[in-house]
Amino acid sequence: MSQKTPAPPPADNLEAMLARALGKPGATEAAEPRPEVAEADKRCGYVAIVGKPNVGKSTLLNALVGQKVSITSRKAQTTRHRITGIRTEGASQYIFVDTPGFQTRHGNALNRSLNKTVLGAVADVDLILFVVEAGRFNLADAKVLSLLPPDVPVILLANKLDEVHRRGDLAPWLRSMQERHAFAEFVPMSAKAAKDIQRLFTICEKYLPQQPWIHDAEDLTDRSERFMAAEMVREKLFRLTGDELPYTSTVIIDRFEEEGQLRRIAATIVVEREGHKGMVIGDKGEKLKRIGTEARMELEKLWGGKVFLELWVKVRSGWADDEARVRSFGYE
Ligand SMILES: Nc1nc2c(ncn2[C@@H]2O[C@H](COP(=O)(O)OP(=O)(O)OP(=O)(O)O)[C@@H](O)[C@H]2O)c(=O)[nH]1
Repeated sequence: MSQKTPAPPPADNLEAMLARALGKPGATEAAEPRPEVAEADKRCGYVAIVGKPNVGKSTLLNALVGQKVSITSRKAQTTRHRITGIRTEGASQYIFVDTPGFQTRHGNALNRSLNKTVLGAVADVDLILFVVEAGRFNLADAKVLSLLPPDVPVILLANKLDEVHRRGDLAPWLRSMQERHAFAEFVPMSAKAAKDIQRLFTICEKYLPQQPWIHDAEDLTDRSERFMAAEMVREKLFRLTGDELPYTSTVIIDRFEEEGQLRRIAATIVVEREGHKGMVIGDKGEKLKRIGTEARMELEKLWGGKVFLELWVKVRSGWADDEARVRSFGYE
């Protein structure tokens, strides 16, 4: 009996598949034309990503959007602004809202402003991804969970599954989580695994309302290039200074000019103490130079054009405790 073999995929699809398998950057977008979607089939909605610091929210957002729109680092509390990433997959447009890590330890003005952002971000979304580390749940997680609105579906996203070595412990842990909140679903996964990210899209899709897309299908973020530049410098700053530099250091863009394909940027790294200035500048200015070079290279990759980046370091003593200054730096 002869079995019907499926028709081979058209050459251009095959090429796209190969490119993806080989991990060629940008190959997916270039090789795969976006299929037409009927207006009536479209879905679009807001998805908030919440969780205590360091559980992997930024990593998750970047993986979901498919490009770096949020910064990540080993240091807790690196995400200060509410960042939206956008991804259009098939008939559905996901608008992701990243939130700052919930800070329970310090109560200064900066943290009060951050906590307000967490609350604002989840009030009117269609779905909440509550991120925790698989197998773990402590007071800081409970605090974030207690702030979630009761009328929005919440998926418990148990991240960093790759770090759980005793998988047998996971079932009782999930059962204990069931008692903490009426979660819509439980998704143990790793934000670093591409197939888990794809599965997550499928899981989230049904929670998006059927309605036209709000953004263009190709849009990845609604953040300005100016903002992306500041975030990129911040990421390099925290990556390269390790745990020495307090998270209260920040980056301000003083100038952003476009001349054809070239972007000229001047930015100031604001630190709290004179001593921190030395950490950022490093021996013979070597650290600051590296921060600048690495940020510039990533920005050039992101925008596909040359970047000229000038960095300064200033001391602004005690700014994290000053309500008015926090506002003037744009953290309201
Ligand atoms: N092993 C493993 N590490 C992960 C995974 N997801 C994230 N990480 C790591 O966890 C650390 C924190 O990740 P972030 O994405 O910066 O965490 P965040 O929740 O955004 O942190 P804040 O900005 O402080 O709120 C980084 O070192 C990531 O590389 C994962 O699935 N597996």
